Amino acid sequence: MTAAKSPDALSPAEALKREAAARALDYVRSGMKLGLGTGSTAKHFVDLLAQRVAQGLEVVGVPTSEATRAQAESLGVPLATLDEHPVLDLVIDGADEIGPDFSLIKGGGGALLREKIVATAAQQMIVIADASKKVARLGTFPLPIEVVDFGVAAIRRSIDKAARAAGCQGLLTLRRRPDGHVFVTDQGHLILDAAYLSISDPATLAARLSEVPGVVEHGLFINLASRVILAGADGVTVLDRA
Ligand SMILES: O=C(CO)[C@H](O)[C@H](O)COP(=O)(O)O
Repeated sequence: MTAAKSPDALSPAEALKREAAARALDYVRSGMKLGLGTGSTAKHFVDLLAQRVAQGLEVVGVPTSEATRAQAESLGVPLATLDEHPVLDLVIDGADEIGPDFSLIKGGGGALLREKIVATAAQQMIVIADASKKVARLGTFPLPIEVVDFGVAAIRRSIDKAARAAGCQGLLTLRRRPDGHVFVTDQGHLILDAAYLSISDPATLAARLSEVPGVVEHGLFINLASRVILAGADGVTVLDRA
């Protein structure tokens, strides 16, 4: 097991993520069943949570990815499956973009399907992020769309049509790993990253994409997050959805 980097050794960007993650611990109580998000910000949270667990905090975590499972396990955080605990008290997760009304783009790390299932099972979702993730309009970050690996060319065409009906147009890129191999999700699916640039009506786009056969899930999280913790140069801000 690798020792966690001391916060002093973190880059400024990582230090902000860690600050947001640390504030999220204020909302964790002993006895909670906790969804554990995926990504570099959620990783800080799991790291800090493990320190509290070592000091006696009693929680059970449900990870949203194999990566988070491996990290939490290695740090001694007690884990369970969503089948064992289908209702969670809280999920803490990162996001790629946070728009108005806390609509989110998620899935940059490829865990959007499990993340959305876990967020839907949780009574509350808290998003942790550095302040740069807050945007006036979603879409600069390419929207991850998880698809089955059958008929991808046809699925692409259907996605284009559905997106146009929601006022969006943009290139779909099949996600690859840094070594060039096609990226495969924990559930064995592919990801198309949609460069829509500007999503004027996230709820409509979400509904249209969900209707496309072959689309397993998309990274638009609507009405799921109720609190956002942002860390920026001016400190940490906690925002609650109206
Ligand atoms: O949705 C996610 C993974 O599927 C992440 O939460 C999102 O990509 C943000 O990651 P990071 O904290 O590394 O910026």
